[in-house]
Amino acid sequence: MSEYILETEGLSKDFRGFTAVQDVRLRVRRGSIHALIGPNGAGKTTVFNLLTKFLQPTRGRIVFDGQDITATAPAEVARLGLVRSFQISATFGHMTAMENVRVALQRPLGTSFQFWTPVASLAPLNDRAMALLEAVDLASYADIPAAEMPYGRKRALEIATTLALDPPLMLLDEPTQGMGHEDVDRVVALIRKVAAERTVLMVEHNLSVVETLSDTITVLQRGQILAEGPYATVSKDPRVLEAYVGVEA
Ligand SMILES: Nc1ncnc2c1ncn2[C@@H]1O[C@H](COP(=O)(O)OP(=O)(O)OP(=O)(O)O)[C@@H](O)[C@H]1O
Repeated sequence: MSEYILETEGLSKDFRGFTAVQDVRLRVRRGSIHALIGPNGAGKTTVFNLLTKFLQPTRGRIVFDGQDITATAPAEVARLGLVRSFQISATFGHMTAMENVRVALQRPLGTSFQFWTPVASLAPLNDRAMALLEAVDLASYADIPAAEMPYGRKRALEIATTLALDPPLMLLDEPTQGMGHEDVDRVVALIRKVAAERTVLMVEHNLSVVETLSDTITVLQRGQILAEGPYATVSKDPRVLEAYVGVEA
């Protein structure tokens, strides 16, 4: 088994002649929390879209868990265990927190909601759904429709629905975006907890969150890797400081 759960070689994406991602060689160590940071427009979202195969690379190679996934379809990539945390819009607002997690739990089985399923056979599913809600500190929200939950709790629900798939590699897209202090602290604790059993790769703008959580940081600038390493080293790199003018490192 390779030390790295995810590796890219020469990963590049052109948009009509504009190179948004250029020659990125990313190595994500198994079991680590790895942050992808960089100024606006650096190419972070594009890299995530390439990894999940939402976008097809123009050049380069992606290897996940020893398997070349460069030409693999997005659904298959998710099935292999590389899963991006769902966007809030992907949770069902009219359904309760419990129902959202239950739907996510049914997904890997390839079954859709089966209303005719005998109630008794849903019991184990309910137990697992409740365990997931407890894991993200949402047990008290089990019967609340997602649309009525506060913003920070919706993000936690999003993580719970992702955890339902038990992915070895979880991609988190700006997990603390738009949150107040209290929610940020809660999500930081939650990420640390979920990372105990899997690898986490996240795009995150909040540098104190990055500092607190990350084992390794990759800094992107204009589509290329500018620096890589632990926060203590990367944050002192003069090139990184320059890229983040005005940001305390
Ligand atoms: N579909 C597209 N067509 C053309 N250009 C694109 C497309 N998607 C992204 N870009 C360009 O590629 C560059 C990288 O964008 P990307 O969204 O990946 O950056 P980012 O690092 O995620 O930025 P932010 O922090 O602002 O979200 C930007 O210049 C953007 O305008």
